[in-house]
Amino acid sequence: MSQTAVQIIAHGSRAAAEAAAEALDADVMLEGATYSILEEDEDRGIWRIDAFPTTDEESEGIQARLAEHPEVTVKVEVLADADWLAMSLSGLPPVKAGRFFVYGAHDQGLVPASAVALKIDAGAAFGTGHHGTTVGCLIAYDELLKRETFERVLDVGCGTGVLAIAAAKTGSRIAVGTDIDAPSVRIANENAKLNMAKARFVHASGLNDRMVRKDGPYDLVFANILAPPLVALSQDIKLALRIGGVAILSGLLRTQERRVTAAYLSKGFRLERRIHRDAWSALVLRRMG
Ligand SMILES: C[S@@+](CC[C@H](N)C(=O)[O-])C[C@H]1O[C@@H](n2cnc3c(N)ncnc32)[C@H](O)[C@@H]1O
Repeated sequence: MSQTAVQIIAHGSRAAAEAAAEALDADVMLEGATYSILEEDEDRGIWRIDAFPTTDEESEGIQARLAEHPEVTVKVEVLADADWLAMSLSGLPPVKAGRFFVYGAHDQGLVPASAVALKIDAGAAFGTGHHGTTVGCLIAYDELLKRETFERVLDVGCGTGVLAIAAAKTGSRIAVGTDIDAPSVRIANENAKLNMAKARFVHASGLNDRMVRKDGPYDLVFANILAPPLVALSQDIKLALRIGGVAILSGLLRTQERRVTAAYLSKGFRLERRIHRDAWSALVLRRMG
């Protein structure tokens, strides 16, 4: 096992990054390795690969394959605060984001007494807490909770349910999550039970669904989906919120901030905060009118 959790980051043109990613795919020794490839800077045409090796051998293998592609620049970063990162024997390390501690069953013993613990079994759903977008949402929420309370919370694109469960565990009386993906909704409901959290999850195609609207208007809406649906849903998210309510949006790259922010500013939101994590951004927007 690796002693230190690292992230391997490679940058290059689209063609270079895709060629390097193909080399990772082609290496049978790297079959279980996790990596993502995305466009980091649309204007400059810069693409990026992020790889998260779980063993030293995997880390060496990934670095060796990437080194065969000198057209991408590679760096290796230590992932997180060692105090929080006691690597488990069988999975991803727990994640600390503000007051929240997101962990898997195998890390039960590591939960700090002062943290709000979120036990997440991801299965096929997105949202182990490891992704920069989820962390950004949790950090933004943690900051807001220092001065406000949110009775009614909606989580659009709930995945594992991690965000709605975080709300239910920090005093929200109503925490509703929704996703277009039915298996995610099932997993989110199981996670709510696992956490003894009063959160409910609905499989729905949009925010006009009766079971989603039923508990609105909401004081806070999380939406960690991609930039295009965030723009497309801007009016629906506005209508789901009370005036003065807050939207925490993520799933967008830093390079897409301007486009997403513009859609919300034009609908009467005020931008209160931006949180950057890796290439990702989380936006805190308040409905003013
Ligand atoms: C990036 S994951 C976020 C999961 C979790 N909320 C988190 O923060 O870790 C995005 C989720 O949004 C869902 N999704 C994508 N577009 C959606 C839409 N238009 N409405 C509702 N859910 C959507 C996907 O199925 C996926 O589960």
